[in-house]
Amino acid sequence: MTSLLPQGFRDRLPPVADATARLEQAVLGAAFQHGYERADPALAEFEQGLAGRLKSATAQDAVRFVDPVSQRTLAIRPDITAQIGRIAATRMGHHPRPVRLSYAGPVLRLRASQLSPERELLQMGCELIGLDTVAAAAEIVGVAVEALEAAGVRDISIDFTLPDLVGVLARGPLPIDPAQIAALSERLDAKDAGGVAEIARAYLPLVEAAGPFEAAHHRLCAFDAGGALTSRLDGLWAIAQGLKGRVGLTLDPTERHGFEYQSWLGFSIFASGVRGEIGRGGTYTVVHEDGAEEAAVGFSLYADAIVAAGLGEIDRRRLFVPLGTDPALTAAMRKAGWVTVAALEAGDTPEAQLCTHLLAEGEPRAL
Ligand SMILES: N[C@@H](Cc1c[nH]c[nH+]1)C(=O)O
Repeated sequence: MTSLLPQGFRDRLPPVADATARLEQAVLGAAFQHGYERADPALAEFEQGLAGRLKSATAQDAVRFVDPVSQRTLAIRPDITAQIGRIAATRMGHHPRPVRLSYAGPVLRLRASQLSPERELLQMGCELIGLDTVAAAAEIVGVAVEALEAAGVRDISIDFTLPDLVGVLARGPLPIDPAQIAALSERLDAKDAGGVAEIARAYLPLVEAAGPFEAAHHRLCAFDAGGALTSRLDGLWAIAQGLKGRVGLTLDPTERHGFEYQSWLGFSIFASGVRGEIGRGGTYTVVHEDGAEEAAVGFSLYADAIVAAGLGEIDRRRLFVPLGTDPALTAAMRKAGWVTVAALEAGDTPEAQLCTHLLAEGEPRAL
Protein backbone atom coordinates (compact mmCIF):
# COMPACT_ATOMS: atom_id res chain seq x y z
CA MET A 1 0.00 0.00 0.00
CA THR A 2 1.57 3.31 -1.01
CA SER A 3 -0.81 5.71 0.71
CA LEU A 4 -3.91 5.36 2.81
CA LEU A 5 -5.87 8.21 1.29
CA PRO A 6 -6.24 9.57 -2.24
CA GLN A 7 -4.24 12.61 -3.24
CA GLY A 8 -5.74 15.79 -1.84
CA PHE A 9 -7.40 14.11 1.15
CA ARG A 10 -6.18 13.80 4.71
CA ASP A 11 -7.26 12.97 8.24
CA ARG A 12 -7.05 15.68 10.85
CA LEU A 13 -5.45 14.28 14.00
CA PRO A 14 -4.90 15.77 17.46
CA PRO A 15 -4.12 18.55 18.17
CA VAL A 16 -5.04 19.83 14.68
CA ALA A 17 -8.62 18.55 14.74
CA ASP A 18 -9.33 20.26 18.06
CA ALA A 19 -7.63 23.46 16.93
CA THR A 20 -9.81 23.41 13.81
CA ALA A 21 -12.97 22.95 15.86
CA ARG A 22 -11.97 25.81 18.16
CA LEU A 23 -11.27 28.04 15.19
CA GLU A 24 -14.69 27.26 13.76
CA GLN A 25 -16.32 28.02 17.08
CA ALA A 26 -14.49 31.34 17.46
CA VAL A 27 -15.35 32.45 13.92
CA LEU A 28 -19.01 31.47 14.07
CA GLY A 29 -19.30 32.86 17.59
CA ALA A 30 -18.10 36.28 16.40
CA ALA A 31 -20.48 36.09 13.43
CA PHE A 32 -23.38 35.12 15.71
CA GLN A 33 -22.79 38.25 17.76
CA HIS A 34 -23.31 40.27 14.60
CA GLY A 35 -26.65 38.57 13.96
CA TYR A 36 -25.46 35.86 11.56
CA GLU A 37 -27.29 32.66 12.47
CA ARG A 38 -26.02 29.34 11.32
CA ALA A 39 -27.43 27.33 8.45
CA ASP A 40 -26.18 23.83 7.75
CA PRO A 41 -26.85 23.00 4.10
CA ALA A 42 -26.87 19.45 2.77
CA LEU A 43 -23.57 17.89 1.75
CA ALA A 44 -24.87 17.03 -1.72
CA GLU A 45 -27.76 18.30 -3.80
CA PHE A 46 -29.17 18.32 -7.33
CA GLU A 47 -26.46 19.57 -9.62
CA GLN A 48 -28.91 21.77 -11.49
CA GLY A 49 -29.94 23.64 -8.37
CA LEU A 50 -26.35 24.34 -7.45
CA ALA A 51 -24.84 25.27 -10.79
CA GLY A 52 -27.19 28.09 -11.81
CA ARG A 53 -27.87 29.59 -8.41
CA LEU A 54 -25.29 32.36 -8.55
CA LYS A 55 -25.20 34.59 -11.59
CA SER A 56 -22.02 34.26 -13.67
CA ALA A 57 -20.93 31.10 -11.89
CA THR A 58 -19.53 28.80 -14.57
CA ALA A 59 -19.73 25.03 -14.40
CA GLN A 60 -18.58 24.41 -10.87
CA ASP A 61 -15.64 22.33 -9.87
CA ALA A 62 -17.94 19.81 -8.24
CA VAL A 63 -17.68 16.06 -7.86
CA ARG A 64 -20.84 14.66 -9.45
CA PHE A 65 -22.58 11.31 -9.38
CA VAL A 66 -25.87 9.81 -10.46
CA ASP A 67 -28.15 9.23 -7.51
CA PRO A 68 -29.62 5.72 -7.68
CA VAL A 69 -32.68 6.91 -5.75
CA SER A 70 -33.73 9.95 -7.81
CA GLN A 71 -31.91 8.90 -10.99
CA ARG A 72 -30.65 12.46 -11.20
CA THR A 73 -27.18 13.95 -11.13
CA LEU A 74 -26.11 15.15 -7.72
CA ALA A 75 -23.14 17.35 -6.91
CA ILE A 76 -21.16 17.40 -3.70
CA ARG A 77 -20.83 21.05 -2.77
CA PRO A 78 -17.54 22.68 -3.82
CA ASP A 79 -18.59 25.97 -2.17
CA ILE A 80 -21.29 26.62 0.42
CA THR A 81 -22.11 30.17 -0.77
CA ALA A 82 -24.40 28.93 -3.57
CA GLN A 83 -26.23 26.69 -1.10
CA ILE A 84 -26.85 29.60 1.26
CA GLY A 85 -28.13 31.52 -1.78
CA ARG A 86 -30.52 28.66 -2.53
CA ILE A 87 -31.80 28.59 1.06
CA ALA A 88 -32.27 32.37 1.13
CA ALA A 89 -34.10 32.28 -2.21
CA THR A 90 -36.37 29.34 -1.42
CA ARG A 91 -37.12 28.26 2.14
CA MET A 92 -36.18 31.65 3.55
CA GLY A 93 -37.59 33.54 0.58
CA HIS A 94 -40.28 35.13 2.76
CA HIS A 95 -37.86 36.12 5.48
CA PRO A 96 -37.41 39.90 5.78
CA ARG A 97 -34.29 41.24 4.03
CA PRO A 98 -31.41 41.28 4.46
CA VAL A 99 -30.99 37.69 5.61
CA ARG A 100 -27.80 37.10 7.58
CA LEU A 101 -26.52 33.52 7.67
CA SER A 102 -23.31 31.81 8.74
CA TYR A 103 -22.03 28.33 7.93
CA ALA A 104 -19.15 25.92 8.38
CA GLY A 105 -18.56 22.55 6.80
CA PRO A 106 -16.49 20.48 4.43
CA VAL A 107 -16.45 21.23 0.71
CA LEU A 108 -15.10 18.96 -1.99
CA ARG A 109 -13.29 19.97 -5.17
CA LEU A 110 -12.92 17.79 -8.21
CA ARG A 111 -9.42 19.14 -8.79
CA ALA A 112 -6.93 20.75 -6.48
CA SER A 113 -5.76 24.23 -7.35
CA GLN A 114 -2.13 24.97 -7.97
CA LEU A 115 -1.89 26.86 -4.71
CA SER A 116 -3.52 24.30 -2.46
CA PRO A 117 -3.21 20.57 -3.08
CA GLU A 118 -6.17 19.78 -0.83
CA ARG A 119 -9.44 18.70 -2.35
CA GLU A 120 -11.47 18.47 0.83
CA LEU A 121 -11.47 21.77 2.71
CA LEU A 122 -13.27 23.12 5.73
CA GLN A 123 -15.05 26.26 4.59
CA MET A 124 -16.72 28.68 6.99
CA GLY A 125 -18.23 32.07 6.44
CA CYS A 126 -21.12 34.51 6.39
CA GLU A 127 -23.51 35.65 3.70
CA LEU A 128 -25.77 38.70 3.76
CA ILE A 129 -28.55 38.30 1.19
CA GLY A 130 -30.71 41.17 -0.02
CA LEU A 131 -28.16 43.97 -0.29
CA ASP A 132 -24.79 44.63 -1.91
CA THR A 133 -24.47 48.24 -0.83
CA VAL A 134 -21.34 49.84 0.60
CA ALA A 135 -22.85 49.53 4.10
CA ALA A 136 -23.53 45.82 3.61
CA ALA A 137 -20.08 45.15 2.16
CA ALA A 138 -18.42 47.13 4.96
CA GLU A 139 -20.27 45.04 7.52
CA ILE A 140 -19.22 41.78 5.87
CA VAL A 141 -15.55 42.76 5.63
CA GLY A 142 -15.68 43.99 9.23
CA VAL A 143 -17.22 40.74 10.48
CA ALA A 144 -14.56 38.73 8.62
CA VAL A 145 -11.79 40.72 10.31
CA GLU A 146 -13.41 40.54 13.73
CA ALA A 147 -14.01 36.79 13.41
CA LEU A 148 -10.36 36.21 12.53
CA GLU A 149 -9.22 38.40 15.39
CA ALA A 150 -11.49 36.49 17.76
CA ALA A 151 -9.81 33.31 16.58
CA GLY A 152 -6.39 34.70 17.44
CA VAL A 153 -5.26 35.50 13.90
CA ARG A 154 -3.05 38.60 13.77
CA ASP A 155 -1.52 40.76 11.04
CA ILE A 156 -4.46 40.43 8.72
CA SER A 157 -4.39 42.07 5.32
CA ILE A 158 -7.04 42.49 2.69
CA ASP A 159 -6.50 42.73 -1.04
CA PHE A 160 -9.47 44.30 -2.81
CA THR A 161 -10.36 43.72 -6.42
CA LEU A 162 -13.06 44.87 -8.84
CA PRO A 163 -14.21 41.60 -10.44
CA ASP A 164 -16.48 43.10 -13.12
CA LEU A 165 -14.05 45.91 -14.00
CA VAL A 166 -13.12 44.77 -17.50
CA GLY A 167 -16.74 44.05 -18.40
CA VAL A 168 -17.84 47.51 -17.24
CA LEU A 169 -15.09 49.27 -19.19
CA ALA A 170 -15.58 47.12 -22.28
CA ARG A 171 -19.30 47.85 -22.40
CA GLY A 172 -18.71 51.54 -21.66
CA PRO A 173 -15.81 53.91 -22.21
CA LEU A 174 -13.22 51.43 -23.55
CA PRO A 175 -15.13 49.20 -25.96
CA ILE A 176 -13.63 45.95 -27.11
CA ASP A 177 -15.00 42.95 -28.94
CA PRO A 178 -17.13 41.04 -26.36
CA ALA A 179 -15.49 37.83 -27.51
CA GLN A 180 -12.17 39.18 -26.25
CA ILE A 181 -13.27 40.16 -22.74
CA ALA A 182 -12.31 36.82 -21.23
CA ALA A 183 -8.88 36.80 -22.86
CA LEU A 184 -8.21 40.39 -21.83
CA SER A 185 -9.26 39.69 -18.24
CA GLU A 186 -6.93 36.71 -18.13
CA ARG A 187 -3.95 38.71 -19.41
CA LEU A 188 -4.65 41.55 -16.99
CA ASP A 189 -4.85 39.04 -14.15
CA ALA A 190 -1.48 37.65 -15.24
CA LYS A 191 -0.06 41.21 -15.52
CA ASP A 192 0.95 40.34 -19.07
CA ALA A 193 1.49 43.87 -20.45
CA GLY A 194 2.49 42.64 -23.92
CA GLY A 195 -0.57 40.45 -24.14
CA VAL A 196 -2.86 43.25 -22.95
CA ALA A 197 -1.41 45.68 -25.51
CA GLU A 198 -2.14 43.20 -28.30
CA ILE A 199 -5.85 43.33 -27.47
CA ALA A 200 -6.36 46.91 -26.24
CA ARG A 201 -3.60 49.39 -25.35
CA ALA A 202 -6.07 51.56 -23.44
CA TYR A 203 -6.17 48.94 -20.67
CA LEU A 204 -2.41 49.04 -20.06
CA PRO A 205 -2.55 51.43 -17.06
CA LEU A 206 -4.51 48.75 -15.19
CA VAL A 207 -1.46 46.49 -15.21
CA GLU A 208 0.38 49.11 -13.16
CA ALA A 209 -2.52 50.00 -10.90
CA ALA A 210 -2.02 47.28 -8.27
CA GLY A 211 -0.35 48.00 -4.94
CA PRO A 212 -0.85 49.56 -1.49
CA PHE A 213 -4.46 50.68 -1.28
CA GLU A 214 -4.33 54.47 -1.29
CA ALA A 215 -1.75 54.84 -4.05
CA ALA A 216 -3.48 52.22 -6.18
CA HIS A 217 -6.83 53.91 -5.61
CA HIS A 218 -5.40 57.27 -6.71
CA ARG A 219 -3.98 55.71 -9.87
CA LEU A 220 -7.33 54.10 -10.66
CA CYS A 221 -9.19 57.37 -10.09
CA ALA A 222 -6.84 59.09 -12.52
CA PHE A 223 -7.45 56.30 -15.04
CA ASP A 224 -11.23 56.49 -14.65
CA ALA A 225 -11.63 59.17 -17.32
CA GLY A 226 -15.22 58.51 -18.30
CA GLY A 227 -16.44 58.15 -14.71
CA ALA A 228 -17.65 54.61 -15.37
CA LEU A 229 -15.87 53.40 -12.25
CA THR A 230 -16.69 56.30 -9.93
CA SER A 231 -19.36 54.59 -7.85
CA ARG A 232 -17.18 51.49 -7.43
CA LEU A 233 -14.13 53.52 -6.48
CA ASP A 234 -16.08 55.65 -4.00
CA GLY A 235 -17.59 52.53 -2.43
CA LEU A 236 -14.21 50.88 -2.16
CA TRP A 237 -12.76 53.96 -0.54
CA ALA A 238 -15.52 54.07 2.07
CA ILE A 239 -15.08 50.37 2.91
CA ALA A 240 -11.31 50.76 3.23
CA GLN A 241 -11.65 53.79 5.51
CA GLY A 242 -13.44 51.63 8.06
CA LEU A 243 -10.47 49.26 8.22
CA LYS A 244 -7.59 51.69 8.05
CA GLY A 245 -4.92 51.14 10.68
CA ARG A 246 -6.47 47.83 11.72
CA VAL A 247 -5.51 45.64 8.77
CA GLY A 248 -3.11 45.94 5.83
CA LEU A 249 -4.87 47.10 2.67
CA THR A 250 -3.95 46.62 -0.96
CA LEU A 251 -5.84 46.96 -4.22
CA ASP A 252 -5.34 44.78 -7.27
CA PRO A 253 -8.20 45.83 -9.56
CA THR A 254 -7.70 43.14 -12.20
CA GLU A 255 -7.15 40.13 -9.93
CA ARG A 256 -9.55 37.45 -11.14
CA HIS A 257 -8.21 34.28 -9.56
CA GLY A 258 -10.94 32.68 -7.47
CA PHE A 259 -13.50 35.39 -8.31
CA GLU A 260 -15.89 33.69 -10.61
CA TYR A 261 -19.30 35.00 -9.62
CA GLN A 262 -18.42 38.12 -7.64
CA SER A 263 -19.73 41.35 -9.13
CA TRP A 264 -18.54 44.86 -8.28
CA LEU A 265 -16.46 44.00 -5.21
CA GLY A 266 -14.10 41.17 -4.36
CA PHE A 267 -11.51 40.72 -1.66
CA SER A 268 -8.89 38.17 -0.60
CA ILE A 269 -7.82 37.83 3.02
CA PHE A 270 -4.25 37.11 4.06
CA ALA A 271 -2.48 36.65 7.40
CA SER A 272 1.24 36.90 7.95
CA GLY A 273 2.87 33.51 8.21
CA VAL A 274 0.28 31.82 6.01
CA ARG A 275 1.11 30.96 2.44
CA GLY A 276 -1.66 32.01 0.09
CA GLU A 277 -5.02 33.44 1.03
CA ILE A 278 -7.03 32.31 4.04
CA GLY A 279 -10.31 33.60 2.74
CA ARG A 280 -12.18 35.41 0.01
CA GLY A 281 -15.40 37.26 -0.44
CA GLY A 282 -17.36 39.83 -2.34
CA THR A 283 -20.69 40.89 -3.79
CA TYR A 284 -22.72 38.59 -6.04
CA THR A 285 -26.20 37.93 -7.39
CA VAL A 286 -28.52 35.13 -6.27
CA VAL A 287 -30.94 33.84 -8.91
CA HIS A 288 -34.42 32.86 -7.67
CA GLU A 289 -36.57 30.04 -9.05
CA ASP A 290 -38.59 32.52 -11.15
CA GLY A 291 -35.44 34.13 -12.53
CA ALA A 292 -35.59 37.17 -10.25
CA GLU A 293 -32.18 38.39 -9.12
CA GLU A 294 -31.15 39.43 -5.65
CA ALA A 295 -27.98 41.16 -4.54
CA ALA A 296 -25.80 39.64 -1.82
CA VAL A 297 -22.39 39.90 -0.22
CA GLY A 298 -20.36 37.48 1.87
CA PHE A 299 -17.05 35.94 2.78
CA SER A 300 -15.59 32.46 3.19
CA LEU A 301 -12.60 31.42 5.27
CA TYR A 302 -10.57 28.26 4.83
CA ALA A 303 -9.75 26.79 8.22
CA ASP A 304 -6.95 24.41 7.30
CA ALA A 305 -4.52 27.05 6.05
CA ILE A 306 -5.03 29.02 9.27
CA VAL A 307 -4.52 26.04 11.55
CA ALA A 308 -1.54 24.75 9.55
CA ALA A 309 0.22 28.05 10.18
CA GLY A 310 -0.27 27.57 13.92
CA LEU A 311 -2.63 30.55 14.10
CA GLY A 312 -5.79 30.32 16.10
CA GLU A 313 -4.28 27.61 18.26
CA ILE A 314 -4.48 27.65 22.02
CA ASP A 315 -1.90 26.30 24.49
CA ARG A 316 -1.95 22.55 24.82
CA ARG A 317 -1.78 22.15 28.61
CA ARG A 318 -2.49 18.71 30.02
CA LEU A 319 -2.39 17.80 33.70
CA PHE A 320 -1.33 14.26 34.57
CA VAL A 321 -3.33 12.78 37.44
CA PRO A 322 -1.51 9.94 39.23
CA LEU A 323 -3.26 6.69 40.06
CA GLY A 324 -5.26 6.87 43.30
CA THR A 325 -5.91 10.64 43.21
CA ASP A 326 -9.17 11.75 44.84
CA PRO A 327 -11.71 12.15 42.00
CA ALA A 328 -13.12 15.25 43.70
CA LEU A 329 -9.72 16.95 43.43
CA THR A 330 -9.46 16.04 39.73
CA ALA A 331 -12.97 17.38 39.15
CA ALA A 332 -11.99 20.63 40.90
CA MET A 333 -9.00 20.92 38.57
CA ARG A 334 -11.23 20.57 35.49
CA LYS A 335 -13.56 23.14 36.96
CA ALA A 336 -10.58 25.48 37.21
CA GLY A 337 -9.98 24.99 33.49
CA TRP A 338 -7.44 22.19 33.44
CA VAL A 339 -7.41 19.30 31.04
CA THR A 340 -6.90 16.27 33.27
CA VAL A 341 -5.47 13.00 32.00
CA ALA A 342 -5.84 10.16 34.50
CA ALA A 343 -3.30 7.39 34.91
CA LEU A 344 -5.14 4.10 34.49
CA GLU A 345 -2.21 1.83 35.29
CA ALA A 346 0.61 1.95 37.81
CA GLY A 347 3.37 2.36 35.20
CA ASP A 348 1.78 5.28 33.36
CA THR A 349 3.79 8.53 33.08
CA PRO A 350 3.05 12.18 32.24
CA GLU A 351 5.42 11.87 29.26
CA ALA A 352 3.53 8.93 27.81
CA GLN A 353 0.29 10.93 28.07
CA LEU A 354 1.83 14.06 26.51
CA CYS A 355 1.23 16.02 29.70
CA THR A 356 2.78 19.38 30.46
CA HIS A 357 1.92 19.32 34.18
CA LEU A 358 1.75 16.82 37.03
CA LEU A 359 -0.73 16.88 39.89
CA ALA A 360 1.42 16.54 42.99
CA GLU A 361 0.34 17.29 46.55
CA GLY A 362 -2.89 18.77 45.28
CA GLU A 363 -1.11 21.31 43.02
CA PRO A 364 -0.32 21.32 39.30
CA ARG A 365 3.44 21.31 38.83
CA ALA A 366 4.97 22.25 35.45
CA LEU A 367 7.16 19.59 33.88
N1 LIG B 1 -17.39 31.40 -1.43
C1 LIG B 1 -16.40 32.24 -2.05
C2 LIG B 1 -16.21 33.54 -1.34
C3 LIG B 1 -17.49 34.31 -1.17
C4 LIG B 1 -18.40 34.21 -0.16
N2 LIG B 1 -19.39 35.07 -0.47
C5 LIG B 1 -19.10 35.67 -1.59
N3 LIG B 1 -17.95 35.22 -2.02
C6 LIG B 1 -15.06 31.52 -2.09
O1 LIG B 1 -14.84 30.65 -1.27
O2 LIG B 1 -14.24 31.83 -2.92
